[in-house]
Amino acid sequence: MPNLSFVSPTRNSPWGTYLSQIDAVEPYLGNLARWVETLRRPKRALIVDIPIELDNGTIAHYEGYRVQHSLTRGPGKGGVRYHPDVTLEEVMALSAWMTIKNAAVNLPYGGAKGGIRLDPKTLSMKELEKVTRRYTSEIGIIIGPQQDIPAPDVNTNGQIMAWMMDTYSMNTGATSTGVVTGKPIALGGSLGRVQATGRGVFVIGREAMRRLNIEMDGARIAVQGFGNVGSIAAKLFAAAGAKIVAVQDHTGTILNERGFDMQNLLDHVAKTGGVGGFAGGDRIANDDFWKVKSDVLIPAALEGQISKERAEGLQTRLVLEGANGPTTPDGDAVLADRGIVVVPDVIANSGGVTVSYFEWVQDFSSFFWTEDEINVRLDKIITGAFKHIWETSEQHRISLRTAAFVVACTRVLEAREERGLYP
Ligand SMILES: NC(=O)C1=CN([C@@H]2O[C@H](COP(=O)(O)OP(=O)(O)OC[C@H]3O[C@@H](n4cnc5c(N)ncnc54)[C@H](O)[C@@H]3O)[C@@H](O)[C@H]2O)C=CC1
Ligand SMILES: O=C(O)CCC(=O)C(=O)O
Repeated sequence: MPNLSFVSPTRNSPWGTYLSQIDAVEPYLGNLARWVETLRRPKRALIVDIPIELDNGTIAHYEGYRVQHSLTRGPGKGGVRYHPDVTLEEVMALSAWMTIKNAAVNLPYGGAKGGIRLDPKTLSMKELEKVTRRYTSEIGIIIGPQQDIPAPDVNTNGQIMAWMMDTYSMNTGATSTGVVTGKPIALGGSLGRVQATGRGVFVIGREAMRRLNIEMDGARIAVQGFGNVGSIAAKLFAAAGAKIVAVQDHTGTILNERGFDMQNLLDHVAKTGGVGGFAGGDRIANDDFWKVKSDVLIPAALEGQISKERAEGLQTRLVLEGANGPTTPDGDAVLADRGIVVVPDVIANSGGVTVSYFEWVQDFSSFFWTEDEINVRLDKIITGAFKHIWETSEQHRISLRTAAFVVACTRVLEAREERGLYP
């Protein structure tokens, strides 16, 4: 696959997946297609070295990234991931999906994402703070409340955002709450942000189920990934009457045909760090998770989980992508053939960045909203965006993913054309 000299994507790798999604949307872009190559390249990609002194006195070096895929519709926006498998190629794809997501929901942002290649579980809190502060200083040349606004993603949270905000503020000489979102409430964070991505998955799932005539009451739900996104989505589905029958995370896979007692499961995860060993269900082999009979399957962990082989064995009606990029192009093709509807990540998990937008707006006005106001506005914005995508999918007889890309890429490329090219 040609494209860029510094990455070598394969068909089903994250950047390869993104490129194939752009190929699929191109025929629907009309005259704007002449700009489409813009979407196949990140605007800017920064690789940084992060040296820190470990608690044992040795010096360790970590590799960090911040990629701004597009700044056409506004500042960059997207999370920061800490994971041992993070690569430039992965962060490029995640930043491009942010461009599409922000445009699909019509938030006034471009798309960006960051990451550090490390396993946070191996670091002490002090080491984690050092890495975070050094990373923030290194990417400080391209982030800012009007330039690019990071937020939490896999293995990052409010504490990491607090250190990022503090470091950026120290470096610039002014308290700058709007430089990151997903902050603790005491530092200008927004009510509802911690729950927002999982809540958005639930809201969009509810809308999709209604259109597909899947009854919420008693619906069987399987969830992969029981962190911020997966656990909150599961909790909301269970509260609405659905049964969470299978959960999987990095510690194992648990099945309970009658549906888990959610409070017990959440308490167990809070205490032990994972679902493995939970006594309120049966442990099954990780591969068997993909064969569990469900009405709704929610991948809410990492990319590339629904491969062709797994897609062939899935026994579900609806895939609700809580994670970014969980379905490979080959998996997507099989699901389409089998008539399994996929609600793509760029709308299914857009609740998080939508409430991040609310947080950023609240920080600028220093006027904070109630959680009810936030949830009502969240519901209105993402259900409106979903309706538009659903109708676009019906109009062109295309998948919801390609429809979301039609809506988003049209917005990005219209803005690109109107801004023009010359300095
Ligand atoms: N946190 C947020 O606001 C948003 C997150 N997302 C996406 O949602 C997904 C999950 O993110 P978070 O919940 O924030 O992360 P998290 O760090 O809170 O949780 C990640 C979960 O994935 C599980 N996991 C990791 N490796 C696994 C494996 N090999 N097999 C099964 N499970 C595994 C972990 O055990 C954990 O339960 C990611 O794709 C992220 O990009 C998307 C939008 C916003
Ligand atoms: O809240 C944000 O700004 C971005 C969240 C994110 O990284 C995502 O939606 O994938």
